[in-house]
Amino acid sequence: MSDTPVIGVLALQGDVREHLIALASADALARPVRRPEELAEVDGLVIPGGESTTMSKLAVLFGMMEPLRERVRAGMPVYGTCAGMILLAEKILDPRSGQETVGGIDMIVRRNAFGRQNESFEAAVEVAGIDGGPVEGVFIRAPWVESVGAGAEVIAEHGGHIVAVRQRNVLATSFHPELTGDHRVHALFVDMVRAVK
Ligand SMILES: NC(=O)CC[C@H](N)C(=O)O
Repeated sequence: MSDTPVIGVLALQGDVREHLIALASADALARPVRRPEELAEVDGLVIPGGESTTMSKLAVLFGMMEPLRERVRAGMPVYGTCAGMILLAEKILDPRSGQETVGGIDMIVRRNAFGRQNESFEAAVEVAGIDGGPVEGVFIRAPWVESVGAGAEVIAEHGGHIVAVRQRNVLATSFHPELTGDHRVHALFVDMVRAVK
C-alpha cells in the first residue's frame, strides 16, 4: 500500500526491537534508523527508551543530532518514550554534563524523577485522545515533566505529575507502551504520521 507510512526507530541505543514490533502491528512499515541517509527516508520517527545521556552522545558521534533537529523543525512527526521524551524536551532540569537534546516540545523534564531501577512500576494511565480506557504504563527510571510552555498540551498525568505531552507533531510519554501488548499509543502516532504524509 503506497499510503502506508514508513516510520523509523532511532537505533543508536535502547529498546528498538519492541518499537519496531509495535509499529508494525499498528500498520506502519517500521525500520531502524542510524544514519542521516536513513533518517531522510522515513515519514516519522520513534526515539526509544534507554539512557538519554548515552543516546545524546551517540547522536552527536554519528552525525545525527543536527539532522534530527532539522527534521523535527521541519515538521516530521516524532514520538519519544522515556529517554526519548528527554531527548525531545527543550530543557532538562538535571542534565549530565554535555547532555544535549533534539528539542521539539516546549517542556522541562526531570530525569529519573520516579526513582531508580528497582522502583520501576506499572500503572493504568488515562491518555487524552486514546479511547477504550487507560493504557498500561510501564515506568522504568522514568522522567516526569516539570512544566510545559503554552504550545504544549498535557495529555496524561500520573500521581499529580505530567507523563505525556503533545506539541503539534511531537509526542512524548514517560512510560513504555511498547513493552505491553497494547499498541494504542503507537496507533495514535501512526495516525499523526499519516495526517502529514
Ligand atoms: N527507561 C528509560 O528510558 C530510562 C531513562 C533514563 N533514566 C535516562 O535518563 O535516560
